[in-house]
Amino acid sequence: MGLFSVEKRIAQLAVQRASRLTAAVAARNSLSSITKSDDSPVTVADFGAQAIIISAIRHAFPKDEVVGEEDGAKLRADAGLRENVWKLVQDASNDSFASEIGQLKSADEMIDAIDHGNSEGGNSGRIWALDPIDGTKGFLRRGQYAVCLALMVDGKVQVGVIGCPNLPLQVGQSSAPAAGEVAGESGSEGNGALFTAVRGEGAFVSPLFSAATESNTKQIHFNAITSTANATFCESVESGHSAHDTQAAIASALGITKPPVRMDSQAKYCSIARGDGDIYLRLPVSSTYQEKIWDHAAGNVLVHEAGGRVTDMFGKELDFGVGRTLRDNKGVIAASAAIHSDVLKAVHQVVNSSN
Ligand SMILES: Nc1ncnc2c1ncn2[C@@H]1O[C@H](COP(=O)(O)O)[C@@H](OP(=O)(O)O)[C@H]1O
Ligand SMILES: [Mg+2]
Ligand SMILES: [Mg+2]
Ligand SMILES: [Mg+2]
Repeated sequence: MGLFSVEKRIAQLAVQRASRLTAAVAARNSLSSITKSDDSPVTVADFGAQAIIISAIRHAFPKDEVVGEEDGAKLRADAGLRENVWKLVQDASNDSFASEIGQLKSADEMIDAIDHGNSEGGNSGRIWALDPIDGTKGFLRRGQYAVCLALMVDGKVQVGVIGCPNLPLQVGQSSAPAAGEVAGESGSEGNGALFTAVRGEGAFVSPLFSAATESNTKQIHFNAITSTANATFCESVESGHSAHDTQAAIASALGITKPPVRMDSQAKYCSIARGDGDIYLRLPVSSTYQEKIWDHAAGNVLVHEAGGRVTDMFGKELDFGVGRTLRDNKGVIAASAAIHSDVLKAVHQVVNSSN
């Protein structure tokens, strides 16, 4: 048994249960959202998934802290909303894993669990980083989204688990996006991939909606690419989340002629980690925005374990131990370790010439 084998198991079960909830909501004819104070959307599925995952962590590791994206204030203030989320949580928790990850008993307990994601983070002890739905905008447009959970110990990510309900399990399946297309298609056959990495033990993919076994779990790696000209790069769908124009200039400096694959969420980290793409560029659009740790923690260890490297736009490692945000970093550059330094050179060239 490897290090963190229990943590890995609990994280997988929790992400799988939460993904069943998000997929149940996605199966509805219409999806609605509430607007948060920063103008970004949140849905019943974000709240329900956060409740399920935090209650699983508390059941298995009562002393651990959690940095979670959402909080329970809106549910405390709105009884109708609370009941909607509680119904979803109960339905999704109707499985045989209660002995390992527990089961919420009431709507009040559910809100307490959501609010337990209020850790300030930091570089000491065991802290989980949770994004119950990463890519809520993708979820709403029925594109890619991801349920993301990572365990940090003393500020370093050791375990990462990412559920991608709308991502094909097999690379190159017909529902996979072609270059230049927006990834999507919820509910297609063969969709639902669970990505798991433990530091030092490799990166793996297995079906999201069935139990992970030795036979259905496959190790994943970056493409063995040596020339950046043949690379495929990916970026956010949202032009407000990263600088598409700068990224296009970097791609062209690398000799890349293929158009970018645009995809919401940490499904981008998953895609490059299994060789369905090579480079993920996330150059900041604003000088004040701080990336959130839950948007990158799980993907960080996944990429590392698949043979990749992740830094910020200046070549610095991402520092997950400084709080809820990556305030000491700017932008994110992820690529196969073999070409990462070439990508960084192109980033410098483009960024310096535009200053
Ligand atoms: N101005 C900005 N710059 C970078 N990221 C931003 C941003 N505004 C929001 N985000 C983050 O971008 C995430 C989605 O990433 P992507 O663009 O790769 O799909 C959002 O996660 P949530 O959807 O969990 O809120 C949100 O945290
Ligand atoms: Mg997010
Ligand atoms: Mg989110
Ligand atoms: Mg959000």
